Amino acid sequence: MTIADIQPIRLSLVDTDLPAAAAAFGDAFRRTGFAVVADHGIPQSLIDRALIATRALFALPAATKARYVIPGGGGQRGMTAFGIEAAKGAARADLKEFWHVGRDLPAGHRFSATMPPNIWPDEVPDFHAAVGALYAALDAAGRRMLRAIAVHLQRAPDFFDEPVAEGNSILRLLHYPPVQIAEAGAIRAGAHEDINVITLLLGAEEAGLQLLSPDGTWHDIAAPQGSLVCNIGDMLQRLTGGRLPSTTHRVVNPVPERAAFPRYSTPFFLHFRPDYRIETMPGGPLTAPPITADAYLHERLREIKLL
Ligand SMILES: O=C(O)CCC(=O)C(=O)O
Ligand SMILES: [Fe+2]
Repeated sequence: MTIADIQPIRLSLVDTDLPAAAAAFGDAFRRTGFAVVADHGIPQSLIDRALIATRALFALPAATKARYVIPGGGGQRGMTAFGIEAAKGAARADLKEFWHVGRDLPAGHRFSATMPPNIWPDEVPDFHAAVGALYAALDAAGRRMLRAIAVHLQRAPDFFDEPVAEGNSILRLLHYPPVQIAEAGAIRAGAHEDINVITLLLGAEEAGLQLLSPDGTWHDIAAPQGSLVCNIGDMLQRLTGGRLPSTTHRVVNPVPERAAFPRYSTPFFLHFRPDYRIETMPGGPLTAPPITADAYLHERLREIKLL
């Protein structure tokens, strides 16, 4: 199987034929662990604009970027430096640096303590507008996908609407610098599962992303131009008792001819609101006690060395 064999699901199907959309997502997740989504409504011009701002951000001197690291913040906003995050249980840190954008909440909001205000880099004037707009567009696309997933789970179409409307979702702007020989043994991103509900991944221009499919083989994944890839995270796996298993994935190092090239990518980690109780649905292969989304997140942030 290659990504070219996978039929993209048009997201407009959610509006025109929700049962068909539900069946298409369910089938894609069961067969491959992920879904390719076309017609997602995010303009390519916005994606391009956000990438230009992202490149400008990571081109800043390390000392400038270091000013945007928030000590004790678990990497939830602003900059996380190269060599910090590590896949759970991995001996070496990943070969990446990233910037996190969260949801803007009004001052004094009940979630302000767990969802702190964003910070923005002064040095890149368009960053706030471009990346903020990309956050909103991915948030909207993700909520539409969740309508199909809800119906696939035999729930009402709006099952996820309220739990994610003020969700602690994060847009991650990732930069993998060129890979140096000295770093042999480390990998751009070690095999892991995402913590959140679902992840939306726009296409990266450099190869490297691989997903482990249910048949136990790794597949190279690149979202075709104009589409995005959706994978299940651990919170949805836990909620569904494993009926929707989270998708293991990694980013392998470049082939020698591409080693001098950086890689940029932008996963959107869609989360529940912090106080949502994840109560495992009966009938699946896994059981787990109820836990709030925030308690679960913090447990997992410690495992990946962000706390
Ligand atoms: O860079 C990518 O394509 C994927 C990144 C990823 O899996 C992550 O940051 O959780
Ligand atoms: Fe991931």
